[in-house]
Amino acid sequence: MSVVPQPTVTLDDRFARELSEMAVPWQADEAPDPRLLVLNVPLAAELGLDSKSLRTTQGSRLLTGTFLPPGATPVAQAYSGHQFGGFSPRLGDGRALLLGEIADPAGGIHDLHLKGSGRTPFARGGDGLAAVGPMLREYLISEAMHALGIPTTRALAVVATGRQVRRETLLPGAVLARVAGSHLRVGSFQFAQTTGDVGLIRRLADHALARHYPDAAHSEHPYLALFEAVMAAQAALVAQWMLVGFVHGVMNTDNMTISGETIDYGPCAFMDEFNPAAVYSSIDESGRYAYANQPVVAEWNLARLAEALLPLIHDDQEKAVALATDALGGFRRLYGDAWTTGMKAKLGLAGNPDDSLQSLIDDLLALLQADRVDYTSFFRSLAAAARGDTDPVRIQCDDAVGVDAWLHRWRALGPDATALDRVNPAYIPRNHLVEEALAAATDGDLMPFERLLEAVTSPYDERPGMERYAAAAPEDFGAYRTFCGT
Ligand SMILES: Nc1ncnc2c1ncn2[C@@H]1O[C@H](COP(=O)(O)OP(=O)(O)OP(=O)(O)O)[C@@H](O)[C@H]1O
Ligand SMILES: [Mg+2]
Repeated sequence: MSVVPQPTVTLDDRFARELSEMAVPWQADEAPDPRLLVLNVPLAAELGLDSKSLRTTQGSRLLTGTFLPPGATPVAQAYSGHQFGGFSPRLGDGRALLLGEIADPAGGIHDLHLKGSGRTPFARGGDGLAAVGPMLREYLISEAMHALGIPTTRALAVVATGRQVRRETLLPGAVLARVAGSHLRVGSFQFAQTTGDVGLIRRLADHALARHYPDAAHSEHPYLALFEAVMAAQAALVAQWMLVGFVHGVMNTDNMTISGETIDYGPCAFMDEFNPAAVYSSIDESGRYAYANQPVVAEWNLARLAEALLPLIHDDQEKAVALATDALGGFRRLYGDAWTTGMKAKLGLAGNPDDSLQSLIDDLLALLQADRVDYTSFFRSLAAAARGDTDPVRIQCDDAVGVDAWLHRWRALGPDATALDRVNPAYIPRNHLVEEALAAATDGDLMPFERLLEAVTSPYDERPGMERYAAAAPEDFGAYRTFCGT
């Protein structure tokens, strides 16, 4: 008789213990017929989890929160947030649970978290659920981001629950098991701020320092150092989004992490043609979260974090404001430096001095915008041009004279062709492919999802037979729209 392995995992409850005012102990809903749709075997291994046992029925129960290891204390986390600029004092995990913290074999600490696990006391009017399509979407795009080297929450698994979810139609329900450095958000600090309890803000800040920025904890002004560390992490993160053409879509303060990981893949999208005004979210009517606005919004959100930290920065409020304002003044330089360094790498010119490059970069972006060139394909084709074959670049541009002049200037600087292929991805989760894969998965066919996942999780390694994953959207795909709260 074969022995069925039992999933074993040790979950700490440090957040629940240290910040009980922000943690409501709660249970996941029972899933009537749990079925594992996708398991991230490499991530499970990194966490020291046994994939075989996660594939069992008990494993699916663990991944939907209905089988709990001894000592686990699942909680819904409280947070507030500015949503499209308006403040909501009480948001929190309405359909999510923090199962606890896992220590990986190397000693790193990660949250194990569920999304779509049932209503919690923060659910307000929501049903607490999530559908298969949007949870697979988060899995696919977060894993693509990770493969692109961009800090992000990770996806461990998606389990179909066997429960129907009512959206515009009835859809199959699912739970996403998500892994993150933590789920501390700017909105977590805003929640602590709304309580008026400076002791709570301090405990939260100490928790964040210990978890993410231990060096800052030992500095002379640890809370100002915490703010500066988050600011640096977010400046670097948003620069990376911009460099790959990623539009987050809902940069509310509750969707911005303290760790500097990308979180919440609800309405995000990758840009096809280069367009600074690109907006995909159906509810972002004013373009607040448009592509080019993302650094501006990040800075605005960081100002909200600074406000929440003021009582810790200095006892004298005026002095606290002056110190925080001064610190926030560093954001633009941090962001600009990260972006410029990244853009130089995308041009194969990592070693070149900055001064000669600014106009080269500006002229390129103007050309891409005017000719509505596919952003990802253009940069990918630069490696061939650096090797002498400029046709793949030239055929993408209407302005033949303009592109030839630009290529001439660029090639004179000696771009490094090999480096280009390591920086500019061939495969990103293109919107038309994502929609195709999710529609098939919702109808029960996971093959297109698996193929696309395979492409985008090795984004730089161009493979024969995968040409359609590198190609721009067909003309008839039309304008792309995405949705929140799915
Ligand atoms: N179906 C739902 N039922 C209950 N609450 C919901 C539902 N959808 C969203 N919410 C809540 O609405 C708020 C904003 O949702 P948002 O779409 O930003 O987050 P999310 O996608 O649910 O989760 P996360 O930010 O953890 O990825 C959050 O408090 C979230 O928990
Ligand atoms: Mg969210």
